[in-house]
Amino acid sequence: MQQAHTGARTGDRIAFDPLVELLTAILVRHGANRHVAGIIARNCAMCERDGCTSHGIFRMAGYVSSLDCGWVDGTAVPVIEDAAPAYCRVDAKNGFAQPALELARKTAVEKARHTGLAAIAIRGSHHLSALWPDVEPFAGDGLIAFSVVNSFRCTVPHGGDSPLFGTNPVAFAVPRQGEEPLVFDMATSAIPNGDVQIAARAGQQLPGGVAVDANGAPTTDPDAVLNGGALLTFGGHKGSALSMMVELLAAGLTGGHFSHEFDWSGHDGAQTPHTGQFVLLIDPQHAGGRPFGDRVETLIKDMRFAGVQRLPADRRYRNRRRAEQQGIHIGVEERARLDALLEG
Ligand SMILES: NC(=O)C1=CN([C@@H]2O[C@H](COP(=O)(O)OP(=O)(O)OC[C@H]3O[C@@H](n4cnc5c(N)ncnc54)[C@H](OP(=O)(O)O)[C@@H]3O)[C@@H](O)[C@H]2O)C=CC1
Ligand SMILES: O=C([O-])C1=[NH+]CCC1
Repeated sequence: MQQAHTGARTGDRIAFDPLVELLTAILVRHGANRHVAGIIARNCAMCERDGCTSHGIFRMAGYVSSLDCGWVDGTAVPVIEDAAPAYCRVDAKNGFAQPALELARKTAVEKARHTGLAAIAIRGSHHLSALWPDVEPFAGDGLIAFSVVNSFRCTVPHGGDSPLFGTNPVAFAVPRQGEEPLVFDMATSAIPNGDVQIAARAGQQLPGGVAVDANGAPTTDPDAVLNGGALLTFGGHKGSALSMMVELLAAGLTGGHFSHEFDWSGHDGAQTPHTGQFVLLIDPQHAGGRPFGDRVETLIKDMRFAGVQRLPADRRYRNRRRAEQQGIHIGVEERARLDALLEG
């Protein structure tokens, strides 16, 4: 990637590579090995660069806290099992999900090219980030990619009266002709838990209709959500059904924990959900009929004609281009928090 800034810090802006180095150093300082630290740091810097602030450097404290208390193993060596012609299982061994996915990447791409499909089922993993960094590179390699990950008990299933599901995002990426992949990535809760934490920190209220307090009454107070309250799913029963699907694929199928199954209450400092992740790859070269790439462009052209101005991921790509030219903005307080993590 071309970066305009090479110094560790230019005012309150930092170039991508020095940010990755800084985040890597923090994670190594807190017990991750260089390989794992490098993968998580890069992922985290990508989120910050693309303006996904709920899963960028804001999350470093959570990674560090989970490492410090031994909840997640920053030196775990994931193990891959070549289970079937189109199926890889990966045991993350209580480490982060991203190194486990990295381990399976080459095998899964080969399987998808050969058979048309490939599934990656990761269990025993911790995922604290956005999902688009996991799927976008596969689309960059010409594959359609779908992924789901479950998280921790904080969302009430539609029709229920207590939290059970995680915030459970779904991500989908499709290759484009001569353009960045078309990607969407969204929580199945009305808003992610990260947005609740950010609102609490900033002293802001939540939008109406997204959460309940500890008594099940609607609330816009982020502290009430974080202290015994819960989120709702987006779109009532529809988001709830998708969230259920995420639990079934990311945990039920992979062998990971459902969001309500792992108990971190007695584990002070644990902040990374210990669950599973599922990824499905499809090679459109096997589809036959009209070339898929042409069909993608036709649909996008028709959407534009229907008045659509913003496609999913447009905002991220715009932020990415800006960061490549100007560096990544880090506020003074955020920088101080990172420096404290590096020293502490
Ligand atoms: N690891 C975990 O367990 C969890 C992670 N998360 C992560 O949190 C992140 C944020 O989730 P969420 O708040 O639901 O995401 P948003 O609602 O902000 O965005 C969801 C998707 O819709 C796109 N989008 C947003 N607004 C528009 C619009 N007006 N027109 C067209 N497309 C639009 C976004 O593109 P763009 O990106 O360009 O804005 C994105 O692809 C995700 O990356 C998710 O993976 C969430 C829950 C749990
Ligand atoms: O924002 C969110 O909901 C989460 N991010 C990582 C785990 C849950």
